[in-house]
Amino acid sequence: MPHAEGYTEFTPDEYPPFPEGDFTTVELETISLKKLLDEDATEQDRVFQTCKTRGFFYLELAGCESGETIRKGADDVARVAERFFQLPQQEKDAQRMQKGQLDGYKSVGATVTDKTGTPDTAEFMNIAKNDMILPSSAKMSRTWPPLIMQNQPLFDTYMRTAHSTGLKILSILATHLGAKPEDFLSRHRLEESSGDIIRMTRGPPRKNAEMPEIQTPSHTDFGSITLLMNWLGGLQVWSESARSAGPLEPDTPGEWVWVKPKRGHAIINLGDAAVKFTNGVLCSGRHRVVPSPGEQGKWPRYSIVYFVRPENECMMEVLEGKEIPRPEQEEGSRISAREWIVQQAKGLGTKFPEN
Ligand SMILES: O=C(O)CCC(=O)C(=O)O
Ligand SMILES: [Fe+2]
Repeated sequence: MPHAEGYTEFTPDEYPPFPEGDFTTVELETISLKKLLDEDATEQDRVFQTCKTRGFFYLELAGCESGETIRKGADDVARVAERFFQLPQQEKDAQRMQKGQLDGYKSVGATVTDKTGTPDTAEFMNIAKNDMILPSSAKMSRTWPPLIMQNQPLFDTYMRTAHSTGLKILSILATHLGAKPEDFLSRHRLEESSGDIIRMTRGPPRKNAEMPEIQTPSHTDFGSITLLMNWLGGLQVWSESARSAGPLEPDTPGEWVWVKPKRGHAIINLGDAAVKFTNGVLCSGRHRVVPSPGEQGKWPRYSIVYFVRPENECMMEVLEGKEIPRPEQEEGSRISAREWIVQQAKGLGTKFPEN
């Protein structure tokens, strides 16, 4: 789409539908947030089943207040994202992620997408939850740009709601695992320091029809649970669940299949911390982002992602639960979530600016 002053490129009402026919899509379960909040036992069982197999599902947001907050909030955050990505490159670069940091700006091309070093094409801005939920007078971990600060109330509300939605799902999973929900919840407390962020992403329009260009390379998320809002196709999951894949390449035979965005629904997926805590009972689905298919590819692609990650000081160990097998051997040296997450981020092939 052409881009001029005052022209909006995040225009979800104008996007053409996801093209049918030529594109193999994955059938994900649709789970109702309202039913989960109403303690509907069948819906809760379905969450557990799908998290053991694929680790990805649609979360229907209609019919409850938190769902509405997420639905409307994601549109508002995407509008902030659009304005952020329109800032001069120098201003964005001033926010760039430093070594070992999870928040800040990642420019186009800062990550490699394959072993030969092909650069990615998406830009991100990661905003730290712990800063946005503080009173505005409090000292923050960095000086956020005025655009972000002006929208602090929006980020605050969105993060709190997405976080509590993530915790609701984690506590349902804990119950089904025969574990104490408290053992999961006490590792993901809202106000404790953690790598929790909102990631605002922008991928450029598709350059040509066959283009294999990669916006975000193959990965599994490294936190516990991710709540993703997207409006255009581009997200793909690996057809077979891969539980122990290395970075960049899936380790099981299969193919990439498209995840069709569903209006009024979030996409929920589990990350590697959920796999670690449950000794592999839960699954973190491998995924990547390519330019949107067909006509949709003419639009730049925005997504708004909220990551619930373990608190920095929590130890990454298998939790107790009747359905969680004990590790066969004594686990190696214990590691905190803070250290573990930095290790996982390195595994993703992120090139930090100093490296
Ligand atoms: O943009 C999307 O749809 C997915 C983004 C993603 O996988 C991520 O940021 O971890
Ligand atoms: Fe992801």
